[in-house]
Amino acid sequence: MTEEPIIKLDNINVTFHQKKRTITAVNNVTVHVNRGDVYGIVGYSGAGKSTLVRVINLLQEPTSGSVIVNNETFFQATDENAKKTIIGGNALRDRRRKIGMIFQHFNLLNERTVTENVAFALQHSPLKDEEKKAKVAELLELVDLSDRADQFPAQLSGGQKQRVAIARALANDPEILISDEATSALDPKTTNQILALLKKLNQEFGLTIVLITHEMQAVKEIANKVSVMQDGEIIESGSLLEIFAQPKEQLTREFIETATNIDKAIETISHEALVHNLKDNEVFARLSYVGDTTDEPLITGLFRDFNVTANILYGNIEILQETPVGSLLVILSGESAQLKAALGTLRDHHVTVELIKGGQSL
Ligand SMILES: Nc1ncnc2c1ncn2[C@@H]1O[C@H](COP(=O)(O)OP(=O)(O)OP(=O)(O)O)[C@@H](O)[C@H]1O
Repeated sequence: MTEEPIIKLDNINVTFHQKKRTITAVNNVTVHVNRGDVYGIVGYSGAGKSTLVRVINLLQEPTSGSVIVNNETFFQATDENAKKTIIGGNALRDRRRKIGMIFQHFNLLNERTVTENVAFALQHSPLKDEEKKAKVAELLELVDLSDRADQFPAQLSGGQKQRVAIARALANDPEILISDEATSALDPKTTNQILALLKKLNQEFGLTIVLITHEMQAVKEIANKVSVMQDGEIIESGSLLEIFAQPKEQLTREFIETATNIDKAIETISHEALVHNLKDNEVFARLSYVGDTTDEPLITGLFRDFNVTANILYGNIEILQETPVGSLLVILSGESAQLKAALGTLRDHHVTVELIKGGQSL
């Protein structure tokens, strides 16, 4: 039996009414997050990401749809005018405590020390004072900030502030952590440290993470599933590998490009003499593959079996979820029939071949 998703958002709509305007921030979105997922939701500013994730803990009440977290119905309404089911009061407060959140601007209390900021999250906890103290110390140890316990936020770097926020978000032992652009205000090195910490929390404690961001790089580092959002809708979803290896939508391609630079490489290389003056028996192509496509080196095989030579002009291999994802820009030269056969062999080995220039007859 497959496990129920820990977060089930079905047919979620969120509309805001402003004077004469109606804004559809989230339009019929369905997202299922499994326990242990790091689920990336990518989109440009205004796509509706924040509104969507705030629905998970009902910080934003949907206009309609259903929100089920940990098998409990938080919200249910078939449409705007239908009778709605919604948890509220103490029950909602309790459930919210079990869903940690971190934000771009950390949202720390500036007048309180690091310890006090984390302890603040435990104010309604049933733990005894001594236990709370021990819990805060343990959390600061976890985020590697024990030596900063008595400092104030103003004395910390951005990365350290975000680690305080993470410790605070974990204080009530949540099973879910929502990260809303948590690395967007940080430099690349600090971003990687925070992402590494989130990955550790996911792997060691099984924390389910919903990561919303406009940075595909962040998603690439730690997510296993991705949804791309545009104008309130999810336009594409899949595993990280599916999205990176075979993006379907133009916007998805744009996001991937920001994390791989392959389009830029194609553009630059297209102006080089070798490609510019491509000969009749040559083709400029992009070869993409996921995983170890074969035990044999394919490029060597092209020459051995088809007398086709490959001049590699650019190569990029990423390791996504322990799986290599490669892209090569090559000029293949050979007799037309042989070239055709060579490309067929590549495709048989699950290499995606995209002819960029030449090869009209292939
Ligand atoms: N409380 C609100 N009242 C009216 N409109 C809102 C409200 N909250 C969000 N919106 C609108 O809903 C749309 C989606 O906003 P949202 O903040 O969810 O996008 P986002 O993808 O998270 O972008 P950003 O990263 O810039 O926050 C925007 O057009 C926004 O102006």
